[in-house]
Amino acid sequence: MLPVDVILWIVLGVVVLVSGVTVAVVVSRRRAAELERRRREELPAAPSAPTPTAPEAPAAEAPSGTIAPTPAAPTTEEPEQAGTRMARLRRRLAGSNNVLAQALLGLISSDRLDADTWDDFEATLIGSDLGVGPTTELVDTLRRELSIDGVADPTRAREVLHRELVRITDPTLDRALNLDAADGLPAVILVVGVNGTGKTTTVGKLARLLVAEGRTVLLGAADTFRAAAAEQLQTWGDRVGVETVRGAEGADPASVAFEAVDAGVEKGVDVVLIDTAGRLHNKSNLMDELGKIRRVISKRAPITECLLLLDATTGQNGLIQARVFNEVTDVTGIVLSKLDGSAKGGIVVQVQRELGVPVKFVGLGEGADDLAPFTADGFVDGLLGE
Ligand SMILES: Nc1nc2c(ncn2[C@@H]2O[C@H](COP(=O)(O)OP(=O)(O)OP(=O)(O)O)[C@@H](O)[C@H]2O)c(=O)[nH]1
Repeated sequence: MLPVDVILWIVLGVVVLVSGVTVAVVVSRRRAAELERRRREELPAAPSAPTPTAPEAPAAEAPSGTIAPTPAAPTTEEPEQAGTRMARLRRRLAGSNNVLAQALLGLISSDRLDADTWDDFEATLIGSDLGVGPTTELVDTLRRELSIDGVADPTRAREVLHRELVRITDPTLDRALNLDAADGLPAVILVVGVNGTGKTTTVGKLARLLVAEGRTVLLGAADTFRAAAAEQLQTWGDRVGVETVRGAEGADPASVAFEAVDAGVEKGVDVVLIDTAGRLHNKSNLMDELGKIRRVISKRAPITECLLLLDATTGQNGLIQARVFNEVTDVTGIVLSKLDGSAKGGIVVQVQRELGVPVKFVGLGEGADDLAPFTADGFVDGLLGE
């Protein structure tokens, strides 16, 4: 039998040993856990496995209390009818030609019509770009009639002047847009002219006029030279809910024109309006390009109207342009733009005489509906401020 104190020492030793082992195990586990935590923290985030996502909730299902954005309703403008715009624009024409009208009426209503008075009258007419031929014609007729009647009656003088101006502006010309397309095809209107005459603006204004008449329209932006032109045209179209076919900047204008006409045929629209880049009439390569545009379009649908844009403020230069364009593109109608800023309305008469082509529209301002169908009577009323 072991002595008691030895047994006590053995028990104490076992207790110390067990405690030591227990502490060592706990400490080593904690250290392992700590090391594992640190290791995880130092690792870059692993890509998580793709989890199927629910389709995006529509805006309408936004949680209550927030206002879901609603798409803006497309708004299109209602263009002014041709009839109502005439009276408004006639006043503008009268305003811009006030000096000319006053000069003509003043001269013709004077007490004595001597040689000097007729010379002044003639010079005023030529200064308004009426041209030598029409001026001589007008002066001869007035001299004859008024020397018979005398000039004491200004109302009579005014009447004769009005009648003769209408006559030389030729009220018999057919000024309606030719929209007679072949069966199932749209009417195709090609718009040409030198730089900055107002082609893009006029195509936009014409689209509005046609929409106001209840026609369906498609625009073709064949001005691929100036990037902003297609943008500008599309803005015009968007305003009245009309589609625009565009090409990339620098694209072949003939192919864009073809695509526009093709889209017009497919969609069954009434009219396709084609805007072209401005070109100088003395650049033969650009004029050849116009010939190509015409040929390519005609493979899809006949061109029913080719409108030449002339800036009324450019005077005689406009006439030279008109002659060259007419040779290349067979112009069927003239649009005289910027007549609001010109006291040279006489160009209407001269250009019609030179080309044998009627003026069909006049631009009388920068406003969206400042384009009016031309009539000889309305023009002369505006010219004489009536
Ligand atoms: N006052 C006035 N300005 C006009 C009229 N028509 C067009 N304009 C202005 O003339 C400028 C040129 O018009 P655009 O339509 O860009 O001319 P464009 O012929 O297409 O020009 P390019 O493509 O560079 O050849 C613009 O500032 C128009 O607002 C008009 O009848 N009266």
